[in-house]
Formats: sequence, C-alpha cells, structure tokens
Amino acid sequence: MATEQVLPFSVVSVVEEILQQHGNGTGTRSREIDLASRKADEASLRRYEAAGWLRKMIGVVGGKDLPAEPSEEEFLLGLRSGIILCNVINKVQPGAVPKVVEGPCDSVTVPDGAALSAFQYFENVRNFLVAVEEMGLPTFEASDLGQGGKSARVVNCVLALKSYNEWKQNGGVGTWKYGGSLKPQHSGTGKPFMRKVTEPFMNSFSRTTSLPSGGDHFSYDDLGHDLNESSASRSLHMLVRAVISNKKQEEIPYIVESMLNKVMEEFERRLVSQQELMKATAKDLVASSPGMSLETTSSDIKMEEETSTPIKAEEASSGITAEEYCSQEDDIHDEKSKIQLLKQQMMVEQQHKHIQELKHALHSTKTGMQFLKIKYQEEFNILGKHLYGLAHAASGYQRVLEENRKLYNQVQDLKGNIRVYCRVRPFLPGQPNRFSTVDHIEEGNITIITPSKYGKEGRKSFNFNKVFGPTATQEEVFADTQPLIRSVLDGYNVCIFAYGQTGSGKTYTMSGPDELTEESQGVNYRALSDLFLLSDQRKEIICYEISVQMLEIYNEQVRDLLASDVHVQGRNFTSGTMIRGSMHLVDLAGSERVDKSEVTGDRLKEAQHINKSLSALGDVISSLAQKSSHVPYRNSKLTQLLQDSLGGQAKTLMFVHISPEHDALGETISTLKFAERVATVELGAARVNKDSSEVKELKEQIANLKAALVRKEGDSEHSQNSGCSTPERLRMKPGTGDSSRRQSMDNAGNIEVRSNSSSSLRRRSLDLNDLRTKSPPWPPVGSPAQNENEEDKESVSGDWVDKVMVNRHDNIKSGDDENLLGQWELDSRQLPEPFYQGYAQDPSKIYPEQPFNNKTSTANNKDNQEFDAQSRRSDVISTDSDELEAGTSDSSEPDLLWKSNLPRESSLPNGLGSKPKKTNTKAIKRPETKSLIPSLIPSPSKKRNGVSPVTSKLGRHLVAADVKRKTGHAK
Ligand SMILES: Nc1ncnc2c1ncn2[C@@H]1O[C@H](COP(=O)(O)OP(=O)(O)OP(=O)(O)O)[C@@H](O)[C@H]1O
Repeated sequence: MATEQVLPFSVVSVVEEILQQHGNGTGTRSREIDLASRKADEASLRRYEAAGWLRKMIGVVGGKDLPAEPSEEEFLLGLRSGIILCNVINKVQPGAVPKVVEGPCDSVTVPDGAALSAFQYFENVRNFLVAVEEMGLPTFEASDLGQGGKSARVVNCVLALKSYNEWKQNGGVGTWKYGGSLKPQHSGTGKPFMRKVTEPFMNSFSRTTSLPSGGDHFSYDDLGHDLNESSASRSLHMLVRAVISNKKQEEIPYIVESMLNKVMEEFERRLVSQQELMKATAKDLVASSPGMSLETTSSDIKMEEETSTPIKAEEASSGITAEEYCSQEDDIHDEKSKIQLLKQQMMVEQQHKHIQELKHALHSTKTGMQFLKIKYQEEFNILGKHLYGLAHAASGYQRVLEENRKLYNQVQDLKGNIRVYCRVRPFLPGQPNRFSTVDHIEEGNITIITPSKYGKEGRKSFNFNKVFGPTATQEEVFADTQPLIRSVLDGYNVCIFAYGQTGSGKTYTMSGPDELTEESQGVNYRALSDLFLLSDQRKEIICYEISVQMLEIYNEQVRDLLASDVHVQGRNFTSGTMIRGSMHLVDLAGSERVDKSEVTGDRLKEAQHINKSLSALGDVISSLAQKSSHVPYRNSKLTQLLQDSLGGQAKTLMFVHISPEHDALGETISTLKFAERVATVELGAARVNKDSSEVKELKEQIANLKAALVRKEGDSEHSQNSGCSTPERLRMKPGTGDSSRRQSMDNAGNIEVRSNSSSSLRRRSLDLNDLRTKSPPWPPVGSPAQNENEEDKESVSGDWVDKVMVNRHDNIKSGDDENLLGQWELDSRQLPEPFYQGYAQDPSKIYPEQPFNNKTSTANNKDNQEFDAQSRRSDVISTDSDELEAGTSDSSEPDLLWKSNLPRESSLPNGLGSKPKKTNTKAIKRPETKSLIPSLIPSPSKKRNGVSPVTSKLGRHLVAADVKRKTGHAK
C-alpha cells in the first residue's frame, strides 16, 4: 500500500484510459460529443448537489425559490438576492453576516422592483462574499449571479461551504486550512442518481488513492481534488455507459471482465516502471553524496518515507512526478546536511564553551594556588617567628631553671636551716596497753599528756616544722623531706639524722621496716632514688656524678663500709661550673636512759662512746644555737663528720622520734625538749659549693703551700726532738707516704677500715684502692669553703667528707644483723684519703679546746685510743661540771638539757637554771642507768651534790645495744 501511496497516477485515470481505448471504435466525433455531454452532466450534478444542500439548510419555505434540480438560470436567480446565501452561511457560521436584508419574495421576481431593494440584495451578496473570504472558502464575483452569469464558481463556493459545514459538524478536529487534506465525505446525498447504479464500483476505484481517513483537515485543494475526483468518476461513469449502452445484457459481464483485466495489466505495468524509477533515483542520490552509503540512503529514504508518508500520499494523490520527488529528496538531504552541520557547529560551540569554562576554572585554580602560596608563605613566616620565639624561650629556659632553683632554695633557707620534724610511732602489734601520751597533733604542733608533775594542765605542747602522727606513711614523711634532697643536686650539703630513744622508729623512718616493700621504704632509699631520678632528668644540662659513702662510727672508730669517696658532683654543660653537694643520712643510736638497759662491760664501753657522740652532738647544736664563736665539732667522730652538715653551709633536718607508750613519757618529754631546742638553731644561709675551675686551681695551690709549710714545721720539730720516737710522735708527723699516713690515721683518728674479700663491695667489682686513687684530690685544709673556724678548717674534712651514714652495732641483736654486717666490712686497713689529711696532720688539733694531757696514752693500739677519747671527753665534762650540778635520773628534764654546754645559764629560755638542786638517789644505786643527753647537762643540784659527773654519766648512761646494721643504706 505504501507503493500505492506514492503512485503518481490514480486508478480512475487508468480505467478511464482503458475505457476510452475500448470505445475507440465509436469515432472521434462521438467521443467529443460524449465528453461535452459528460461535462454538462457533471455541472448539472454539482448544481443539483449545491441546490439540494441549500434547500436542506434553510428549509423548504426558505428555499422555495430554489428548485431541487434547478437549471443554471434558476439556480442563479434563486441566489441573486443573497438572502439564501446569507442565511445558509449564518447557519454554518452563526453571525457571519450580522445583518441580512430580507424583502418580499416577489420583489425579486418582479423585474420592476424598487431600486432600493436591488441595492439591499447586492449588500447581502457582498456581505456573504466577505464572510466566505474570511472563512477561507472560494468566492465568486457578484456579477456571477446576474443575468447571463456563470454558475460554476457559485456552485463551487456553495459546495465548499457545504464541505466546511460537514467538517465542522464532524467535530472540527484539527485546523481547517486552505490546501489541507480532507477526505471527502461521500454521504451520497448529492449523488442520488449515481448511487443507485454505480456507487460500489466507483467507490472501489476511488479508494485506491488511499487518502488519509478521518477528514481531519479541509482545504480548498481537497475540495478541488474531490471535485476533480467526482468529475472523473462521473466521466468514467459516462464512459462505462457509453461502452455498455448499445450492448446486449448478456454481453455486459464479459465486457466488464475484459476491461478489468486490461485495467489490472496497465496498473501493474505502471507500478513496475514506477519502482524502476525509484531505484534509479536512489542510485543518483548515493552518487551525488560520497559519504553516504547505499544502506544509509535506503534507510534515510525509508525514514523519510515513513516520516513524510502523509505528504507523499498527498503528493501521489495530487500527481507528483518522480523527478519532483527526487528533487524533494535532495532538498531533504540538504536539509539534513544543514542540520548535521548545525549540530556540528553547535557541538563545536559547546566544546568551545567548555574549553572557556575549563580555562576559567584553571585561571581560578591558579589564582587560588597563588593565594594559598602567599598564605602559606605568611604562615610559614609566622611559624618561623614563633619558632624563633620558642628557641629564644628555650635558651632562656636554662636561666629560668637556674632562677627557680635559686628561689626554691631561698624559700627553703627562709624556713630555717635546721628543720625539725617530729614523728610519733604507732603502737606495735601485740602491745597490751594502748594508752597514748600524745593528746593531739596539729600540723607543726604536738601536745603530750603529762602527769601533773610535768605541768599544771597535764598537757604540754611542742612546736616543730612538722609533726607526723602514728598514721603518717613513709611517702608522706618523705614528701616533706624531698626538697632537701633536691638541694643536694644544686650543690648544698644536707644532713638528715634521726634522733630518739630506742625503739621510737628512727630506723623505720630512715630505712624502713625489716621486711621492706616499696611503700615502706624509708628516707634513705627514697632520697637516693630521688637523687638518681633528678640527675637523670637534668642530664641534658648537668652531668652528675653520684657517689655513696657508708660509714659506721662504733666506739669512736669510723669505719668506711663501702669505699672512700667523695659526693654528688655535677658539671654544668652550659657554664662549665662544678657544683658539689653532700647528703648525710644519719641513724643515731638510741637516746634513752641507760638505767633501763643495765649493761656492763663492753656494753658499758659502747654506751660511753655513744654517750660521747650524742653529747658532742648536743654540744655542737648548743653552740650553734648560741651562735658561739667556737663550735666543738671535734669532740666526737660523729660531729666531725657532720661538720659540713651542721655548719653554716648546710641544710639540716632532724627527725625526732617519740614512742606513744605511757612508760616512755619521760624520754618522750626529754626528747621533745631537746628537739625543740634544736629547732631554735639558726645556722645562717646555706651556701652552694660551687667553684669555677680557676678557684679550684687556686685552692689546690693554697693547699699545697700549706702542706709544704706544715711539713717544714714538722721537720724542724723533729730535728729538735730527735730521739723521741714514740708512736704518738710518729703519728703526729705528717706522713710522707701512703703507708705512713695510714698508720698515722689508724692511730690518731681512731678510724678503722676493714675490707672483706667476700663483701658485696667486691661483688660490685669495686676496689678500695681503686676508689681511693680515683677519688678527687683531698681539698686543702682550711679552704675558704670550709668553716671559718681556723682550727676546724684544719682538722675537718670540710666539703670532702660527705655521704655519711652513721651506723651502730647491735650486740643484742647480733644474729642476723651481724651476718648483714659481714657483707659490708672491709678487711683491708687502707684508709680513705680524706682522713689522712683530715686527722693525721696533728692529733692535737682534733680537740684543740681541750688540754691534750695524755698524748702518750693515745697509743697506736685501738683500745688506748678509745680510752684516750673517753678520757678527753671526761676531761671536758669534768671541766664543765665545775659549773653544773651532777646529773641525776631526773636530769632528763628538758630544762636541763642544754645547760651544761651553754656559756650563760641565764640565757636559757625556760629559766630552769635556777631550779633547786636535787639528789639523785637512783644514781647512787644504779649509776649506769642514767639517760644519755640529759645526763650530759649537769644540773646545779648535781654540781652541789658533788657527784662526779664523769662517773655518773659514764656509769649510769648506756645506749641500748639494739642497733642493727643499716645494710639497706648501701643497697
Ligand atoms: N611509723 C611506724 N610505723 C610502724 N611501725 C613502726 C614505725 N616506727 C617504728 N616502727 C616499728 O617499731 C619498731 C622499732 O622501730 P625502730 O627499730 O625503727 O626503732 P629505732 O628507733 O631505730 O630503734 P633503735 O634505736 O634500737 O635503732 C620496729 O619494729 C619498727 O618496725
């Protein structure tokens, strides 16, 4: 059917041609007559159709002047007034002619009618024609309605109006336009005659044009085509009539069959030629478009056929030729190329637009990068400034640290150089009577419940720097001690010693209990740990060398339990200065009364020495408290060794311990009073042992010169006393070699150094000789850094005897403790270098304030030395006792504590110097059971009683021999 739609010929034309050929036998003349007749019939039929439609539209009454099948004259006459036309058009398009001039029906028929009426009728026709024109319908001339006028155009106009009306009544779908397609409505109303005989036949032929159905559009061209088609049908009809009119009835089927066969043949022939024409056209298109393939062309053509089917059908129906079609194809191809080109141009433009956008984005990115770069540079510069500031701050950090250290130590100094902390031991497990003598504790205050004889109120308060109750932990105790430890690393000498009666907790505080845990570690462990910790923290700034010395003083003999050295020594990397600090951790012997121990023999001798040590300590502290010009450091080994820590350069802390038991109340009060007195001692501002290298060299030069001077004096004395070669004399000579100096030291200094090959010292791969030879040079005696007292300067090691741990023998608990001692005893009699120079120079200088009246008795055997020391001490006490009363068991009263060594009794704060003298009956019965320190302070009553203070003190006071080896100190 697609082929039929594009056919440039119609079926009617083929049939007509066949019929004409069939009728050729009737002659040319008859054909001309038939054609004229056929045209006349067609015109009549069209006129009849128009008249019939008009009559139908306006009714019989309105159309009474128009016959159903009027002649041409009747048709024109009936429409001449324009009334029928105006009424009809107003029915088709209401209001098309607003005003229709009506008149008497006969006015038209009367030729002599009024001229006015004729004019009015003309107006009707004119209005009708205007309306028709506005509707897009074919018009005619008004003169066509006059006499002698032509009806053909009038009929066409009426039939067009009829078609328009039918299109409108069918719904008016689409837009009616002039030249549009409209399928003719073959209602058959205008073809009553043809419909009766030939309508099936005609319809079968006319439909071969396959015009689009539906009648969506109406155009005048369609009307023309319809009219042409109708004319052709009627012409065909007449040809058929002409062919069969003179034939017999029985011949007609054969004739019709013959004609149909011919029509079919002709139609097929034309189809074939049409197909050939189409193929040739397609090849030409391919040849003219090099880039187009045959398939593309075919598909394009097919596509074009599909898209333009209505147009082609219209073209076919309107007789478009193949050439015209090819021309249109070319136009379409060109159009497609243009579209393609436009598309490409659009793409190029779009890509160009994208490129522009990309360029813009790139530019923005570049700008952003530039901005970021500038920002980065700015931030980098700011960061650099910050870094510079930080570096500057870091460099100043050293100064700040130094300043902090200074301030920190200043604060410590402002607190007082001798600090006294009191600690109350808790009741021990298994103790039945738990009545505590401690009433209450408040920060630095402790109140003791006393019997009425001790006070009016039965209470007595003591103030110290700090008081720790029975529940205080080791950590809490050390927390308040720690600042002193840190001072050691800053170049200060520090002395921490524990004081108190036996069993009050001295060892517990300093070392801890026997079964040691991390929590129960005492000050010694924690202090050493802190030293190493701090030195490690400061290792970037200061290089510390820490050495530990462990000494024991027993019966006035000093034993080095570890090695010979030296100190905490640090070298500042930045300034190059050297600082030296020392720390003395001293666990003293018990201070309770001797009468509780009732010891004799060796114990008594031991107690005498302890007595002497503590007595000397009391003397030193008393002198310091009185700011005496002379401080008797050399009265005992203890005070000699602690000189640096008890002098003006040191920071001293005393832990005073008391027991809570009621039966220890006397010792408790005595101890607290002693401690309170100690707390009043002002040592002056502590000084840092800090030397530059130049100062150090100068000090060494001075020391050498002084040593040379001493040797020179010794030589001259030796020459004057030639022949006097007693051991004492020999000891007093300055040693020329190590062995001689050691010998001298052994004798004069009562120092015993023993080495044990199986000791833990050796297990640590330490060699005493090694340590000694590697020790720093012994400082010059009497160096400026030492005590201002010239005698003390010469006789005491000064800065160079540090790190002393004073230990005591415990003959009572000699079991396990003796084993522990074995680990630390040294067999060798090699002596530490400091003692050679400190003591061997001149024994008489050790006790300058005493008459050295028994030089020969201080023989080179140890016992003699001990006895000598005791004798000297006795001499001292004897001298003092001239002014003081003899001690009694009541001499433990605190008021008597310091009197013996105070130059002015009236200066005692408690005014007990005027206390009435008492006779000590206990002293007579058991003279060895007197308390230690109070007994060293003879009371006026004792003096008046005339009891020899020497015998009474030495005989009645005994330190309980319960001292353990403090092996933990050196671990
Ligand atoms: N604060 C305390 N907490 C618990 N137990 C303590 C405390 N203080 C002392 N002790 C215990 O009391 C007993 C005696 O203490 P410690 O040996 O330390 O006394 P001391 O003063 O050193 O005696 P000594 O003079 O004989 O050496 C020990 O068993 C010890 O563990």
